[in-house]
Amino acid sequence: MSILRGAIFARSLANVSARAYSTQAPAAKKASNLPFYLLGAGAAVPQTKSPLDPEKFVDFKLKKIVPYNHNTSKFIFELPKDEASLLPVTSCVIIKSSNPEDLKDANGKPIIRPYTPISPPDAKGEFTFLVKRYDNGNASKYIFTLKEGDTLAIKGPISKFPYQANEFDEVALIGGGSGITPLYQLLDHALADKSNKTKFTLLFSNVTEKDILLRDELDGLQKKHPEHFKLVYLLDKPEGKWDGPTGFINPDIIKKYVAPASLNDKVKVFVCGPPGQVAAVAGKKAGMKQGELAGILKQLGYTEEQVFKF
Ligand SMILES: Cc1cc2nc3c(=O)[nH]c(=O)nc-3n(C[C@H](O)[C@H](O)[C@H](O)COP(=O)(O)OP(=O)(O)OC[C@H]3O[C@@H](n4cnc5c(N)ncnc54)[C@H](O)[C@@H]3O)c2cc1C
Repeated sequence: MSILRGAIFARSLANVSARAYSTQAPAAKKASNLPFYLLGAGAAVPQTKSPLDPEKFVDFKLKKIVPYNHNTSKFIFELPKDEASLLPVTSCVIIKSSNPEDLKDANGKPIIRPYTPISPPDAKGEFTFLVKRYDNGNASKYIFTLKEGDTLAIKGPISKFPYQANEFDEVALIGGGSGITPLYQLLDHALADKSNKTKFTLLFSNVTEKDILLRDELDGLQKKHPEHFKLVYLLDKPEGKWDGPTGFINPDIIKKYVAPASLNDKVKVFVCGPPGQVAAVAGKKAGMKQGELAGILKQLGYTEEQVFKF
């Protein structure tokens, strides 16, 4: 783990900013106040705060758009002065249009949505979002109208789960579609930590093979960390040859791949996917709150403490 990544990890334990969209306790400390040191060419250059603000929306310039697949693109935003985002793991940001007129609901209120960067927190000068366009989706359709040079208003970090290395023996991540981004943020961070002993299992559902996001990155993590990372893709409707499991996540799949609830506080299950999948696997979220545990995980005996819905 780089020095900066270590510092970011330490900060994630400080349970930074949390308000709207947070499923955590309120912020103990403002995210931007802790010192960080970027070591370059032998000289220590302090980066004392994130260019993001957890208290207010800041406009960031869209530097580059990189098409990813039939309905998803990478949107790379510029960070001023070659700084890093320093977003803690796990956290997301919320976005709205820079011009309030451009993205609002029927009552004229700004439409705000959470997104999780796929770039590491110590990437300098830019941060990257992988955004899937939903045909009837308000925010995602708007983001796809942006051109390079336009800005988007971004606020964060919004704290999610304060991940600590080796808190659990087994972690299962159950995701679908663009819900992979927070799960990938956690995996990328946790597996890079040389002290990691936790075993991670990802069950990642998609409609067809061409919908699988971050497949190269996930396959790369699996190859690099075979002892600590099991990767299972599921397809609703495979086109052509497919050896993996098909259909929606069901109790048998969970029993086969996920560590049992009897491990008590040594097992944790993270869920992030389309609303229907989250409801079926773990019960609906209650707005930005966790909501009651229901669905397959409840049926299999998992408790609310063992499950986190992003
Ligand atoms: C913590 C967190 C991080 C996220 N990170 C990302 C990210 O990095 N990239 C990304 O593309 N999305 C991400 N999302 C999802 C994102 O916030 C939006 O929900 C999604 O873009 C749809 O918003 P919309 O305004 O376009 O659609 P809406 O106008 O909200 O909804 C339109 C339609 O899309 C469906 N829908 C809503 N949300 C989802 C969903 N998550 N999956 C599938 N269908 C959905 C609705 O049922 C509805 O039919 C994240 C969500 C969370 C909770």
